[in-house]
Amino acid sequence: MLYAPTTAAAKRAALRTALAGPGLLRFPGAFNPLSARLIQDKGFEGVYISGAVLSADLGLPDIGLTTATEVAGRSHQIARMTDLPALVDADTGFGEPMNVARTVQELEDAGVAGLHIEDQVNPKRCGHLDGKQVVGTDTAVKRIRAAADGRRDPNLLIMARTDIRAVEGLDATLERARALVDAGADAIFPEAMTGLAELEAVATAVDVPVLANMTEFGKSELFTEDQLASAGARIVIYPVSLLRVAMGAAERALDTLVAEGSLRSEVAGMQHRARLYELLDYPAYNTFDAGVFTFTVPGR
Ligand SMILES: C[C@](O)(C(=O)O)[C@H](CC(=O)O)C(=O)O
Ligand SMILES: [Mg+2]
Repeated sequence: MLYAPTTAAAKRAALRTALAGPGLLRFPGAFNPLSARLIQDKGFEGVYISGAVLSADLGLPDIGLTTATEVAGRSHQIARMTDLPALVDADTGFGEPMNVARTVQELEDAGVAGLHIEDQVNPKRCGHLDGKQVVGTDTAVKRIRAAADGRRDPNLLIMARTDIRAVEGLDATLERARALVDAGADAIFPEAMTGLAELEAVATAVDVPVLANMTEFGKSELFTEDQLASAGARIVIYPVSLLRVAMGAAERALDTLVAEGSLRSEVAGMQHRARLYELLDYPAYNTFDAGVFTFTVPGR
């Protein structure tokens, strides 16, 4: 009932433990707090909070228009709804190194288990679009150093994302990844890898966990979990997938309504009211309500 009982500190510790063990951790992107519940219910290991989804949700393109406050607010709403660790996209960290440190503290207070900071210049853009620019190594490592120094819970996972592959190639990616780890990154997110061999090269080059981004319509093919695990990935995100699925369904339903004047033919594909209530833990509220309603102070 209400929010998930697991504390943020426990979720961070659990993520650290999971990363210390074997296997690929799957983090589908939650497009709202309720979908985070669904992700947990289906047995995934974590929840991703995507910047692309967050901005699209506001009707905005993913070009650095959202603020740290908006990202922290949404992260709080999503993270508190699940016992799973949440990993949030902190874009470029929202400013200079001091701002990055503050962003980290805000996100820590929001209850996330980890976050990633990227090395794009501001204003950033989707990592799978052409025409990106990256900052120099000096600025990139300062962002990560500031992030690592800013956290108060040592278990908060600071992941460094590098977008350098599309700009300068694989060798530069390996070099940048090593520099980011030296600066304190607990994990590496190599953006827009063109294939498994590149992902494997990054995983071999660093001795921290590496993330694979299985976003659709991007630069990478959609690999299976087994393929990603064999290439050495430790975390996989499906950042925008559930939003795309939901928006696809919404668009089809609206087309049906226009064409048929009723949604009758769509009902079979809808989440049932009973399933929604189950996810919302509706019965627990009734029990709680009854317990409070019948409560009396002994002797009065
Ligand atoms: C992972 C990502 O940063 C996101 O915001 O979810 C995006 C996803 C996308 O736009 O497909 C990215 O890869 O840049
Ligand atoms: Mg993003």
